[in-house]
Amino acid sequence: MAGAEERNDADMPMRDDATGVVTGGVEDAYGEDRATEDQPIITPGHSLLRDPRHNKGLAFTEKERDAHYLRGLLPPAVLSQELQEKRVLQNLRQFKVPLQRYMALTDLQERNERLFYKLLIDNVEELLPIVYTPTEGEACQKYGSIFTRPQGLYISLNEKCAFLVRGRVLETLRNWPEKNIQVIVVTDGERILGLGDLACQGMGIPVGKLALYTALGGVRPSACLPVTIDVGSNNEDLIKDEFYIGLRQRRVTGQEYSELLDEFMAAVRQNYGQDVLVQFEDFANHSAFTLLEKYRENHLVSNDDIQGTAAVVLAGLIAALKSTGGTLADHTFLFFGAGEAGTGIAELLALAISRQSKVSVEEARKKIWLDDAKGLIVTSRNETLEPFNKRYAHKHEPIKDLLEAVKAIKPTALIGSSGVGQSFTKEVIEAMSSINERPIILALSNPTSKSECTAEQAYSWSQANNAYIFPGFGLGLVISGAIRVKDDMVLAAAEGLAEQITPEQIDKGQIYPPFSNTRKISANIAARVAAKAYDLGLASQLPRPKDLVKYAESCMYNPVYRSYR
Ligand SMILES: NC(=O)C1=CN([C@@H]2O[C@H](COP(=O)(O)OP(=O)(O)OC[C@H]3O[C@@H](n4cnc5c(N)ncnc54)[C@H](OP(=O)(O)O)[C@@H]3O)[C@@H](O)[C@H]2O)C=CC1
Ligand SMILES: CC(=O)C(=O)O
Ligand SMILES: [Mg+2]
Repeated sequence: MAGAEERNDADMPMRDDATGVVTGGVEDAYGEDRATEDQPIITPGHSLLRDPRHNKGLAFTEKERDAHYLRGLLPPAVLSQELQEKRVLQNLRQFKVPLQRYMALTDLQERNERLFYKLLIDNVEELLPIVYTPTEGEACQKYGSIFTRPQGLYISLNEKCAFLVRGRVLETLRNWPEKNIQVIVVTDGERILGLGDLACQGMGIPVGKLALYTALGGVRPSACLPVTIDVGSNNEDLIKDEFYIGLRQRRVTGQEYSELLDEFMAAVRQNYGQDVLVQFEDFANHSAFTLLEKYRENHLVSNDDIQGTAAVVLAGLIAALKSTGGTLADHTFLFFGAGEAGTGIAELLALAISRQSKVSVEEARKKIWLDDAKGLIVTSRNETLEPFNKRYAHKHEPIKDLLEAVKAIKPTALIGSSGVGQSFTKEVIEAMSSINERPIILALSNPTSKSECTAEQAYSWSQANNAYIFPGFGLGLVISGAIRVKDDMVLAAAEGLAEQITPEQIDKGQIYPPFSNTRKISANIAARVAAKAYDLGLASQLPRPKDLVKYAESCMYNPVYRSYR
């Protein structure tokens, strides 16, 4: 583990820039990424066209058409992947309704996986809002109506052990066709973006996150597993909907809920080993903090809404300091929304301040204020506060209204994580501007209709979104074979992102780089996270590569078509 002999660059897998070919390395075990090498393939012609992992549509060459009994099954023209990409994009743009684009992209993913990822990687800024928030949110709301082919794995209470009957969660996991899973994104659908309880229809979220794991982080699609755990829903309208795809019952909680989650975590470990990353996504906060605390000591788990969001916001704040000057400790932070995102960010921020300024975390927390639906979190509310909020209860008179809180606390940074659309009103923004020469305002809530304000309304910057972090973070864990996630790794990810922001971007008032560059950014984040895993003695992929950035890049999935013989 840590301190082990370093791997020589000469032994490392590398991508040849000219051909995109990856040679060797952990990701290459299945030969999947050797895009231009000959691949022996035994699937018969007709099935080859129906298999999204192998299908190339009109890009099958004459030789391949002969070798694989495809002659006549395709029209005579042979089209390059680039031309197919151009055609698909052109067709996609004909759809004016984002949900139609989502459905067309889902269809492509299910038909021709490599073309889907090539398109997504090459047009990330245009397509991100379709495969990810905000459109995926609408897709989840309408998931039952637009349902065609299932994506991901559904685990419901039907699979849970009961009394003396053995559970079937492990059996269910074994139904998934891929055996070498590296990243699982799992939701129970209780807090889908800012849209509430969408239960089983939340599947769109793990599917969307994992598409970005591949497109932005280079984790191979076959190594990604989207999971939705269905424990019922408290959304009456949803479970009454005739097209609803999940269990029609109220959510179970308490012991029954815990037992199903325990069974799932045990089955994951038994089936895939201890270094598969389980990323919790869009659980309600009453489950999210508990699950993270419960499993983090013995499993490789992360919660993107708590940790990924914390890292992306911390990176933005570090970048903003380059423009405002000073250190984190010089700032006063006010969070509007004190759930997973708000509290997660606050905790990482307090850790960063304590490390930077050599003060205790308790001391650092004094500069951080939280505000929830009941108003400012103050000591007089101690009796009724959630445990994760209590440590931010400071002595102050109660304040209900955000504008009044801004005026009283005089924050230098205001962070929205409430799920309440348009809550950063003109008056709130003006108050921030009158208090600060360069106020820092981050509106995190999703989808766009729930955002506290639009970027234009405050100032022009990209949304702080955990999509900057989780693909690289996960890749770093995968390439190092990390067996646990520690806060220092999350901190390292934030620093890795912050250092990618150029002085020119800072001069333009931007604190995040454009998404088009995210693969490079992810490689840097992955390297920082992997380095920390090695330093902490938590990496199992040995020996440690000498140049972790190059190594991370070399491990990334490349969706160009393979040749078949
Ligand atoms: N950009 C990004 O990368 C990310 C964005 N998000 C978005 O952030 C939002 C919040 O997510 P998350 O933290 O997980 O959700 P939670 O449900 O955990 O937290 C929501 C918080 O907002 C508070 N809140 C609700 N209504 C109001 C109100 N009217 N005034 C003040 N506070 C209010 C809640 O208070 P109370 O408990 O009193 O009800 C709670 O503290 C969502 O829209 C989500 O999509 C989340 C993660 C990442
Ligand atoms: C982006 C994200 O993870 C969320 O809104 O929940
Ligand atoms: Mg989320």
